Amino acid sequence: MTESAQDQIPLRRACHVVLRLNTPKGRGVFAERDIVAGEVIETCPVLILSPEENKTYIEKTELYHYTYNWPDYLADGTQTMTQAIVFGLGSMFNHSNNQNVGWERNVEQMIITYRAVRDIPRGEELCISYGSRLTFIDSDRREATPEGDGIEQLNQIELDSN
Ligand SMILES: C[S@@+](CC[C@H](N)C(=O)[O-])C[C@H]1O[C@@H](n2cnc3c(N)ncnc32)[C@H](O)[C@@H]1O
Repeated sequence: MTESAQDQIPLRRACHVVLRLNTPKGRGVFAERDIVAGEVIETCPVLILSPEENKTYIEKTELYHYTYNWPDYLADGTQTMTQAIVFGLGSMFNHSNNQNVGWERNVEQMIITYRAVRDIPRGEELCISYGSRLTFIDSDRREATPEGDGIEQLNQIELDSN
């Protein structure tokens, strides 16, 4: 079987990142060397869930806190949102209001690409922004963050262009 270029997605991963255990945010991804703005941190395939399976199963599990919003289309073409599970490091990025990593969906290819949005010095944690309504206490903040409405906020990153 011959594959067209469209059927092959180059997967990229920055080698010099580490997963640290037992940080105040649980596990987290850290730079082991300086990373320059624009560098791809990781390309992650996603598994798209139907709204029904999300509601019936995933929302009742710990996995719910790892899903991203993903565009979905009704029979009449109206765009709505469902959830997707992101494989790889994409599920390990913690939240920061001062995020140094941005992400971009490719809906057709069912991947998310994560890039450094600024120069990141060695030793810094790589974080995305989950948005403003968090379902946990942000350990970066001194005072407690008001709890959200139960909807995970990974989708609300301002840098998301899709
Ligand atoms: C997508 S997971 C990130 C990886 C996670 N730390 C782990 O160990 O599996 C999201 C969860 O990480 C934790 N988390 C992420 N950002 C955080 C933050 N700023 N402060 C405290 N906990 C955070 C919360 O428990 C959240 O539900």
